[in-house]
Amino acid sequence: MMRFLRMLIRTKKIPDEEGLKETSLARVLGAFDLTALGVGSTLGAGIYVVAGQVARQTAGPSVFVSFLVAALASVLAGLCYAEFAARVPKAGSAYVYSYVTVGELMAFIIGWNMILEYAIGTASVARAWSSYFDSLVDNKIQNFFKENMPMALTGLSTYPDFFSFGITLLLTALLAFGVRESAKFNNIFTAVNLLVVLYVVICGLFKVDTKNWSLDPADMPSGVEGGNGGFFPFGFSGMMSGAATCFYAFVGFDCVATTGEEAKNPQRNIPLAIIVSLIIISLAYCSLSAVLTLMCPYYLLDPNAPLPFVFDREGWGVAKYIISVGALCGLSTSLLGAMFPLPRILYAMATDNIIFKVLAQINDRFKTPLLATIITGIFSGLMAMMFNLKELVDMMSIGTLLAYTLVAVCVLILRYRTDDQQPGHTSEHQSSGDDHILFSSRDLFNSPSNTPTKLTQKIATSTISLLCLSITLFCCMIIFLSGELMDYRWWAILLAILPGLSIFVCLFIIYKQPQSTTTLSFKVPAVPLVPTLSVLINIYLMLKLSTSTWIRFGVWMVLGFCIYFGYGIHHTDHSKQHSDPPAPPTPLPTHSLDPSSDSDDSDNNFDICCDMKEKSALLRKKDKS
Ligand SMILES: NC(=[NH2+])NCCC[C@H](N)C(=O)O
Repeated sequence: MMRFLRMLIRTKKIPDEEGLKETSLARVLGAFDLTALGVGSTLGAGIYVVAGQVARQTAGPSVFVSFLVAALASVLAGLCYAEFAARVPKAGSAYVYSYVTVGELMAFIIGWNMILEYAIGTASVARAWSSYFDSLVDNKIQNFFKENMPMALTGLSTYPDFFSFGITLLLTALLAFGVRESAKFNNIFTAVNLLVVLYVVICGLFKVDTKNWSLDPADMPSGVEGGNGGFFPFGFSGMMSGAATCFYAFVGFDCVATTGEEAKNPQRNIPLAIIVSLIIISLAYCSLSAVLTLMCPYYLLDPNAPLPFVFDREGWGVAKYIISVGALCGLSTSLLGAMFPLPRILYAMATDNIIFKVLAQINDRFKTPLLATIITGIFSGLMAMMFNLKELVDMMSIGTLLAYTLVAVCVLILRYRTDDQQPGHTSEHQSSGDDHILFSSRDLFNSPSNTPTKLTQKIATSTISLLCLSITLFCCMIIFLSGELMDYRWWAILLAILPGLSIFVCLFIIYKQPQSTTTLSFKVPAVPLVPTLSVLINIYLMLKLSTSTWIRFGVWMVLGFCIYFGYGIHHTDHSKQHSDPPAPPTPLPTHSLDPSSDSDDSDNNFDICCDMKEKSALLRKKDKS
């Protein structure tokens, strides 16, 4: 049993400080490129489709607040991601960082949910691309399929969207054939996207009507969703459910954290780019959602293409085409921001043998993980074809929220770990202090040392586990007992108070433990409060998602654990000390559609796929030595 448990927490070795700086990739991405990467991979369906859908169906005008809540969750997650990236500035992702720092099972869960994030992210944006394009041709595509191939299965789309399936396969082919990537392409499309968002907000301000934020129920048509009117027509609960869906709109900035081997001065530029891009994204979403719901009553919005609709309604036909250019640019960079990391995450996990090794095969001719690319492309395409956008959005949000929660937990664990167990630690110095398992209540609040010892590490790790359990119970109480709490049922209030008190006690115990003195280019401020708030808001948002989303997520996790406990745990070989984690080539947000583009232009072009082959060769050589 102990051997089994040790297998779950075994970590991957990383090089010493010098090794962390080695890379076969070109460090050419500055803070501006990284920020454009974060914005380009994030501003897409959230702007052009999700904002209108959430306003129409879930939150009404309070979608503005839903985006603020989602922005808070994303900023907290972004800060934790930035510290994670600063700890292991190698190309990779939260999967690599957690494998190096916390252990194999946590790494598998994070990696498995990142596969879900990128696969469903691809499917959702492809679906949004399809429905947006269809809205420009008067929905002829969906009307044809609804008429000739209707689908009436619960939880599935009302028609098979072959157009989104085709878009996904087309981009999969480009990806499989080793399309090269250029930062220029992304920067141009992102600039166009941001200019269109600015155009919508500024022009829209001339057409706002504040009455749309305080609608009188008597003036609303009968039977309309959220008939209570006002700013919260679906109530506080509806606004928070909207926040869980709006969280999807902020997903994408995390790809900045995977550029550890291509960023100039990564330990400064990556955290900076994550924070700046999140500020830009939050301003875009909040201002656009405010203008959208002020220009038009929420119940009239077109859920598939809300922005052209509201300008058409004002008689501004030309705006429809300007917005469409921005939409197709934004959806394209977002789609590619989701597609490029997908085979690379699979490649990284397969190289570690944590999933089937065959997925790590690099095609000699195209120098890409061809099989992984094709499998993930077909899976994403089928998801785009069979599910409607709302289902896909919620499915991606739940997986990403869990991944971000685990990142925040990893940051907490590492902050209170002894210095000799920090990633990249090379000195022979062993931490002092007893490593006896049991500790007294006095130990909890009075640590004699001002640096972590094995005892304080054990106290912190145990308390962090109890903290996560308390947060989960507290969120369940306030969400599922909210009716009884409003009626002031004493037993409900007591049940909600106990976990809440436990959270504060755990926080205080963790706060009293000494923190690691390892220097990092970026550290999350106000630890343990900030990571704890990130865990709290992420778990709350997860629990606000629908039952059907949880069922689908449960099926996904069961499949994942079958693969890990049936294959991965028996095949990950840790006898060999990896001198360099087989980090997957960093997924740049952009790609020139011209595969013949000059890969020698080291300023902006990379043939990332070639680096996989070089990296594999490098690893084999290092293993031999
Ligand atoms: N990296 C990803 N999974 N990208 C897809 C997320 C969707 C993106 N936030 C958008 O609004 O279009």
